[in-house]
Parts: sequence; C-alpha cells; structure tokens
Amino acid sequence: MLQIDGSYGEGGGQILRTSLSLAAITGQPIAIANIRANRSKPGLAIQHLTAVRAAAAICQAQVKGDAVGSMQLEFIPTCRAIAGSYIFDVAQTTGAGSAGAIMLVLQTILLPLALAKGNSVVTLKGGTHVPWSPPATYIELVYLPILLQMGVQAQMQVKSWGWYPQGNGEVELIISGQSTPLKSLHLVERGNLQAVKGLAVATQLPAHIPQRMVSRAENLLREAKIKTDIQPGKMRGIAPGAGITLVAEYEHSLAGFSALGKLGLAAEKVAEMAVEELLAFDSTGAPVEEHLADQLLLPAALATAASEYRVAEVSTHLTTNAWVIEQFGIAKIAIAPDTKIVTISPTGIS
Ligand SMILES: Nc1ncnc2c1ncn2[C@@H]1O[C@H](COP(=O)(O)OP(=O)(O)OP(=O)(O)O)[C@@H](O)[C@H]1O
Repeated sequence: MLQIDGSYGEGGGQILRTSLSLAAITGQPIAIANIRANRSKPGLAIQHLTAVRAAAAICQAQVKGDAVGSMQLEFIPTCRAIAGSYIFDVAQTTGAGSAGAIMLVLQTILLPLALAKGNSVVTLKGGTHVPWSPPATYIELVYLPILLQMGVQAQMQVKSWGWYPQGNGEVELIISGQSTPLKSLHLVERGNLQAVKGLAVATQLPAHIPQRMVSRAENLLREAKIKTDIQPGKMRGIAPGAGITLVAEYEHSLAGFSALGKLGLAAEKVAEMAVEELLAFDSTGAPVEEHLADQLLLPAALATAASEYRVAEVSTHLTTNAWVIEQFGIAKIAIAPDTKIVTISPTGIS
C-alpha cells in the first residue's frame, strides 16, 4: 500500500484529491495520513469526503476512515475506474445542504473516467461557485478547453448555480471515455492577447447586477486597449448570488480570473477584482496562470510524451501536487526556478 503524507508542503485537500484520482486510474491501494494537517480545521471536510465517496464509487474501492474530520484514510480500489452514470451530491454526504465545492469533486473523477472505456454521465450537486476552488465557469471556459487539446473529451453544463453558504447547485458532466493515453501539452509561449471573453452572472438578483459587472469590466479592459466580449446572464439558483469569470484568450493559451459577489460589495468592485488579477497576470508574460498551473500537472503526467509549460507563479500548490504525483512513480516533474518552466516527463502506468 502506498503511504502518502497529507501534511507535506501545502498540506491541503489537493494531496487527497490527486491521490484518489491516481488510485482510481492505476488501481494502486493508498493510505493517506495527516489529511489537511496544515488547515485550521484539519481532516476531511464535506467536499473532501464527497470526493472520497465519488472516487470509491468509480473504482469500487474499499475505504476505511471516510468520516468528517478524519485525518487518516485507507483506499483500496478493486478495479480501475469504470465508465457509467453517477450522481454525487454533497448534501447526501452531510445529510443536509452544503456548498461543498463540487468542481473539486469533478476534478477528482474526471481523468479516471476519461481514461476508462465507454462514456460517463455524471451529475454533481453542491457548490458550483465557492471561494478557494475553481468556479464552474472557469472549469467550462478554461480547464476543459485546455484538456480538450490533450484529448480529454468532456462537456459540462451548469444547470443551477450554487453559492456559499446554501450550495445546492447542479452540473451535468458528459465524458467520452477513450482508454487511450493523453496528448502532451506545450505552453511555453502564449502569443498575443486576442480578446478577453467572459460571463457575469446573478441568481435571484436584479438584471442590472450582471450588467454592471460587464460594463465595469469592459470599460477597464478597453482602457487597457483589450478587445472584450463579456456576456451578462441571469441564471437559476436557490439563493441570491453573483460572480464573474474573465478568460484571457492568447494565441496559444487561456487564462481565467474569477471574483464572487457578496452582500455589501458593489457589482463594479467584483468586476474590478477580476480585471485586476487578469491585468497583473498579463504583465507577467507567462502563458499559464497560478491555478491552472497546479491543475495541469495530473493530465500532463498521464500523457504519452513529455509536456512543458511556463507559469506566472510557482505556488506551493504546484510544488506539492508535483510531489504527490511523483509518489505514484508515473512521472518525473521538474520546475525551473529561473524560467518557471514546468517539465513533466511521464514514465507510464504499469
Ligand atoms: N479562483 C480560482 N480559479 C481556479 N482555480 C482555483 C481558484 N481558487 C482555487 N483554485 C484551485 O482550487 C484548488 C484548491 O486546492 P486546495 O489544496 O487548497 O484544496 P481544498 O480542498 O480547497 O482544501 P483546503 O481547505 O485544504 O485548502 C487548487 O487546484 C487551486 O488551484
């Protein structure tokens, strides 16, 4: 059984999720200790427990330690991931509604199911746009399009938006499984910034809220001489909420920046937060932003050939995720401190 130390580096939930994905892909039994040891409330939170249950369902794993607050987990797959129809609902994990981040659950099972034979339809219920996780719009407009370049065929539709704290959002994910390895990724040069696209959304709030986010973002970006195409939308959701995701479309790359509204925060301010992040990233010249940087390691480690990409920032999420992947012996990962080029050399899955 492979032993993983959950307190390594960042010591957060990603160590668990990447380990679960790799266990479901390789069939490798794992034992994780010190889960989320570096967080103020360590151990499995609802989102993480839902990810454990989801990963266990797709590879029919035997699991010990799957309880809220648990800092130890044993996860023994009885097979590699199997395509099928699945429903994962954070409310079923808790017995009550929750805004547990379902995009992190999605990322746990996506690659195992994409590499399985046959198609999968997955419904996920919970928080779709919640802090400290990729918003569903980011997954749809940035993460999945980049994965498509690597050969991962998956479409996602947000049926209902789930914000913190009520959650109760819903997405449907359709994955065309292929049982073939992925193509490598080369994002060292990004080319010119062609346009900034995006989506500003509100649920159960007046239509002027998304419109004001769009106007403010477009004005700021036009001042910076950037072409824009940002759409406002009034969407379905059980509670009031608002947010914006902007996508910088470079010739060879995509980068996403999101901000969430909250009571007392002007719609214009939400737009400004996302634009500020985008402009700061643009000035780095890098093709890959901080969040995508850690999220691309796993698909790159599963590719047929070496991948390389240049990142704006070397985060502890990036270095920690690289360490987790190396524990499974499926890739060697190097991060050059001067050029910030990440090189992933897959060694194959036995
Ligand atoms: N605004 C964002 N856009 C895209 N991705 C994001 C954004 N914010 C966070 N992420 C991604 O969400 C993931 C969060 O990982 P992290 O280890 O912090 O896990 P966590 O399960 O949320 O738990 P923890 O509570 O332990 O921090 C990372 O992959 C990070 O890049």
